[in-house]
Amino acid sequence: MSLYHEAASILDETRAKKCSIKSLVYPAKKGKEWKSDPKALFALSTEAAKWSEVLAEVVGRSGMLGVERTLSPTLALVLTHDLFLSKRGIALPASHGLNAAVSKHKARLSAELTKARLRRGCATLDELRIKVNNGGLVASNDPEGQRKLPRHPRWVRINTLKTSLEEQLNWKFAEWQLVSTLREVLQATSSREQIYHVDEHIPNLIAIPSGADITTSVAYQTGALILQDKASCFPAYLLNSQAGEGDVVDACAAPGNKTTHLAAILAESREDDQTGNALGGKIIACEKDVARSETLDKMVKLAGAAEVVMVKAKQDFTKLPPTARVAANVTALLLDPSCSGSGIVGRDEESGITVHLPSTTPEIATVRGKKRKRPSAAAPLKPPAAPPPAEPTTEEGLPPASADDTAEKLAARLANLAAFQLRLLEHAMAFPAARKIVYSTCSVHAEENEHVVIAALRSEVAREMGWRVLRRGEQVVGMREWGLRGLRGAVEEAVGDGREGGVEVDVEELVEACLRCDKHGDDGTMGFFVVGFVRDAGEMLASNGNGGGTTAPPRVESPEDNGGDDEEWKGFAD
Ligand SMILES: C[S@@+](CC[C@H](N)C(=O)[O-])C[C@H]1O[C@@H](n2cnc3c(N)ncnc32)[C@H](O)[C@@H]1O
Repeated sequence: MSLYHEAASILDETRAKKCSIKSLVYPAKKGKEWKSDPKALFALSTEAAKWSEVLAEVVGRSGMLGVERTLSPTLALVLTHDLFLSKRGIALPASHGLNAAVSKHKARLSAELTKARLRRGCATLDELRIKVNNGGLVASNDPEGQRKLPRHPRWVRINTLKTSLEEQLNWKFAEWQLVSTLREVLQATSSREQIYHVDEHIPNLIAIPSGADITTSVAYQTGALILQDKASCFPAYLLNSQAGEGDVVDACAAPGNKTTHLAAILAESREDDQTGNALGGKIIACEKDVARSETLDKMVKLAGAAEVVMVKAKQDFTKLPPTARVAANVTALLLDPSCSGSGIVGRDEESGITVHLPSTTPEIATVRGKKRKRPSAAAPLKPPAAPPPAEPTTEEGLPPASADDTAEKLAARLANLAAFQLRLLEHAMAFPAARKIVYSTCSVHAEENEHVVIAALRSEVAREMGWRVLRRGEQVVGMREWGLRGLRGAVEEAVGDGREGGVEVDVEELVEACLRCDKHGDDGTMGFFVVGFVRDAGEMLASNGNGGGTTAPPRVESPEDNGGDDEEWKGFAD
């Protein structure tokens, strides 16, 4: 019994305090002890919250709350959720008062659920489930919202180390239909809808409906297809390393999505080379974490990249001396360090969930969008005292990293991360033969992005070595054409009112050089940031002449190796 009461109290509290379910179930400081298993409690509360818009309608229209006085609106929500949406049904004996109170109304509730589903244009409960999971639901009386789409397709990178786009389109996707817009993929309502869209920015990348599962296919299991968010393909593509240009360091490589993408681009450039010379160029993939090094190794092998990738397991990038023999021919570096992960779709998303409550009096069909109350035989219970539903708070409309993060805590956390990221970037800039660096994060925070870029440009090593940003006009075509650039306000704020350290930052140039992906936009990507740095051949302003002897920036330990966008390897997927 406690599971349902506890889940209901969590939903009440999340509405009242505008905090996340996670922070209530797993409080940072020792707080309330739950009787239920926290995992089950978290799962039920988040699922019921996600479904609350539909269930509030179902419960409200059924009139159940007018009759069952033992049920509060949130208790009715969680029980109705399990009655219809949990495989095992309500986890209470049929004779239990709570189970009986809801099951008694099953026929009416079921009829209302069918109507709610049809109102949302879903032929089956599975289709409705996909819509709910994609966050594509909105109030049924909101005609604009009815057309709202899920935001994220499934991105599939064709691994050209093992296959080709043409081969996969003629084989794995032979029965599928090509559509010309991403919107059509997002509109797919059924996981069985076999359509794909070929991306216009990143070569060898396609989008398929979010419910489509390719993980059981041979192509996926043999590493020919890799599930990788479009945004996560930007760094390797922007770096655009070509055979014959020297070696590349992937500084923070596990689980290896970008490493294998880099390897594929490098291998393709070899094939394109007409000279017939065996051109050199290997990828040195560093990973500090032991377990993640193993994952990296596994992924590199499965992707068919082992020939070109040298995995440096348990290698802290900051301890790889720029002047080491292995780095002598390193001309490019990809730096995708641990970050807050605030751009990851799904992470902390639940802190922005709105819990909808059923009305305690049944409602009947809407008339021109306005609801009429059906006169109820039973006297209505007193209306719920809870305040209005929680909305995502924060500047830029983003949910906080965690509901426990006060502005102060978040600022401290970001400052810590930014110091670590800057330290890595400065280290990358010290490689004497390096000509190009790509820096990326799956964070939406300017502190980890534009601000780090400006601090890096103003660093001693950047000035000594002559690093500048890779201008938009110099970028590979798909990146040049990408519309979303750096945040002007963030750049202006960090640049301040003048030169610092003798470095003049051109705001316009910097804004245009940076690329952003919007987690909540229409491009179907996660939140992401990428920028390139270059220095011209021969540029070496350092007095010591070897570029490796710059003043070492203060030591900052990796603050939290949360692994950013790719926490755990579950096959080839972000
Ligand atoms: C965002 S993830 C990298 C994701 C990877 N680039 C991909 O696309 O699959 C960051 C990784 O950097 C590793 N890392 C953190 N600090 C490091 C350091 N100083 N040297 C090397 N690796 C580090 C973390 O363990 C984590 O695996």
